[in-house]
Amino acid sequence: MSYDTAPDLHTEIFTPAADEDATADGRFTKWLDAEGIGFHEGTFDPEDIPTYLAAYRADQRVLWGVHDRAQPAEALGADHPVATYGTMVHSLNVGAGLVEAHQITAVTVRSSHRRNGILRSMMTRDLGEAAERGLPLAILTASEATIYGRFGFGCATFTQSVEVDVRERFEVTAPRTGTTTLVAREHAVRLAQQIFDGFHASTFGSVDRQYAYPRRASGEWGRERPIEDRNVRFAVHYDATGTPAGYVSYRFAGWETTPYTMKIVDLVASTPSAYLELWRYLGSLDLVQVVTWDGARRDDALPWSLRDRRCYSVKGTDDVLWVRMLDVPAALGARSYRGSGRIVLDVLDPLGIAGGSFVLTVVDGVAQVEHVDTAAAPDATLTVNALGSLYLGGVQASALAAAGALTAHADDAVDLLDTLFGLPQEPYCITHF
Ligand SMILES: CC(=O)SCCNC(=O)CCNC(=O)[C@H](O)C(C)(C)COP(=O)(O)OP(=O)(O)OC[C@H]1O[C@@H](n2cnc3c(N)ncnc32)[C@H](O)[C@@H]1OP(=O)(O)O
Repeated sequence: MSYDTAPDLHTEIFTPAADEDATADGRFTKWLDAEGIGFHEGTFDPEDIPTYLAAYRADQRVLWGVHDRAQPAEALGADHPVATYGTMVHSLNVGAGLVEAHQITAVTVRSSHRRNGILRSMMTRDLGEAAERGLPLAILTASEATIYGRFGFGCATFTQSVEVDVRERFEVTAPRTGTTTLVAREHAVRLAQQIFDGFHASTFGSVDRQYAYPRRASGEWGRERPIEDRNVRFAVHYDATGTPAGYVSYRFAGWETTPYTMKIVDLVASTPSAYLELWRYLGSLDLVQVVTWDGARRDDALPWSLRDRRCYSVKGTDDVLWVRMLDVPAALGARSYRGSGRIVLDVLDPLGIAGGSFVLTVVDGVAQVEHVDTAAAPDATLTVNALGSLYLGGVQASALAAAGALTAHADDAVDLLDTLFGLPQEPYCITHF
């Protein structure tokens, strides 16, 4: 598929095929290198292109490349795209089940072409088409928090960067259960996938992972190239029945780094006890003084299980998932809720994709959603961004109301939204894309 974006710009959209040209001259390699320019990465090693091609095919990625026919012949990569954009579909856990989410990734516009509306052109077209295809919502992880609000995305899930002092005073007080052990590399990819599948099925806010994830988690692929990273170790926790219930992969920061630090590459636990046992294991690694991780829950149980909770320091909070409604009845109807109640929401969407008035009726946690005539008096008016933030329960209606993103017209509207959308645990997404 291709179309003209502007007089000199031409957009090509393709899904890499089984017989896609994986040489340096092929459009796939040029697209990858163009994306690499946007994220300040080096060019790809030609040997790695077939592996990346297989991964992108497994993810069923759709790749957009904007070409500028008027580039100087001497320009770096004159025949490469000047802008990239990618999409794929993976499931998002919304409690009552999994919804298919339209994922947006690999958004780059070369510096020479920025602020000419290229991103706006790609994104408005793509969101409209995804809505027409019946996808209930779009999601992304953002490089900067200033970019995607204008396109209707709201920040919805968060993680924390933590540093845990694992010297003598570190002790997990929860009762010991099961066993945790290092696993040989040849079993690690399969176990990483199997354990993540269990986590994904049971974790509100989780997004299914792309092909590369279990490979990077296990060390089969490194950070820079899809070849073995010999510095990554992979340990699995087996519960009391012998079932793999969690894994942690980690890399030592080196003897030059003090205090001696172990960095968690990935940690996935499908039960709370598996999570604490993985930490008990990390705390038992000799010669390590500090363990760092950038993927902890904001409502992490670990400090509540430590003999000395001051071993645990929060170094920062990151937003992870940004959510954009494409079809409000489909998205709200798929989610599970807390309690019962009825509320009329007036959703404002400047892009004209998902706005309108909707009646949300929840009976014992199960929702019915109806698109109604705008004449119906709303109980609350909110931006489509605010609804994206509210959707997974990681941001409270009361906070959105205080921030001016939600206006209540009925006295109990904010309380009711806080109750209905509230969760016993925060939504938690450990998938970046
Ligand atoms: C999901 C992901 O892939 S996240 C990764 C995003 N990519 C990056 O961070 C890589 C580096 N940055 C870039 O490549 C580019 O600057 C992009 C892709 C962010 C923006 O592309 P552009 O084509 O310049 O954006 P475009 O001209 O369409 O701008 C659309 C609007 O967004 C605004 N905007 C664009 N980028 C930014 C930014 N980084 N910060 C604040 N506002 C921005 C523009 O001012 C414009 O606003 P307006 O419509 O109110 O006038």
